[in-house]
Amino acid sequence: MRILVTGGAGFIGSHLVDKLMENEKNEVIVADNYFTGSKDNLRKWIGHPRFELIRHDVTQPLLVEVDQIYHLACPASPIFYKYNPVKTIKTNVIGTLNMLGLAKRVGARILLTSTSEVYGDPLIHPQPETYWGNVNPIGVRSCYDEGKRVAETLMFDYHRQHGIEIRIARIFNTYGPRMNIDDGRVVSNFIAQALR
Ligand SMILES: O=c1ccn([C@@H]2O[C@H](COP(=O)(O)OP(=O)(O)O[C@H]3OC[C@@H](O)[C@H](O)[C@H]3O)[C@@H](O)[C@H]2O)c(=O)[nH]1
Repeated sequence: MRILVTGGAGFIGSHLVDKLMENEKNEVIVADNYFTGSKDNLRKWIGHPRFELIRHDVTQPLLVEVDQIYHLACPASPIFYKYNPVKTIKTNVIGTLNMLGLAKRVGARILLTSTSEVYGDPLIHPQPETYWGNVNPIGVRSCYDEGKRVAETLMFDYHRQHGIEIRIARIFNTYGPRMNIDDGRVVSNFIAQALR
């Protein structure tokens, strides 16, 4: 299976690459602009015959022959996505459009890593996947929250209009090895404060 992982140099993306590479039938291509990720997270695969790493910003089109696309490219930490909110929403909207266009062109199945932030400040707890959310469209976090909501909209529109096979994973708070200690998300903040 030929697989493209956008954002594969990141915290979750690099663990996904590790898992995908365990299958000797898989060839993995990572496209990443290293905004928050690092080649270091993939050092064990660089030079491997079934692995390829491309410095690429998904707001620019990319043409690679693949069977599956895992689209993770997006700054996930508030510190980083609020640093350049226009770029963040471009990555979510134009980046996802580019990846869906690629999926349509090469007949690939595509997965989007979405987020619990699509629920905003939820009014019901816990949130079932059928909950539409309670999101501020003009706040300082909207570039991420609304950006991921538009990305989900685009995924379903390409599925309904072009029959693209899609998957969406709404990832809640995560932590673990390769997460930046100063990432700024809640769990890494607790740990960093406890250590200092
Ligand atoms: O414009 C961009 C922004 C970011 N990226 C890359 O995307 C990757 C994001 O990984 P991070 O380590 O920042 O974040 P995480 O792995 O925790 O995020 C993951 O879970 C939350 C989802 O919203 C993210 O889409 C998914 O990447 C990084 O490698 C970063 O360099 C791009 O390739 N292009």
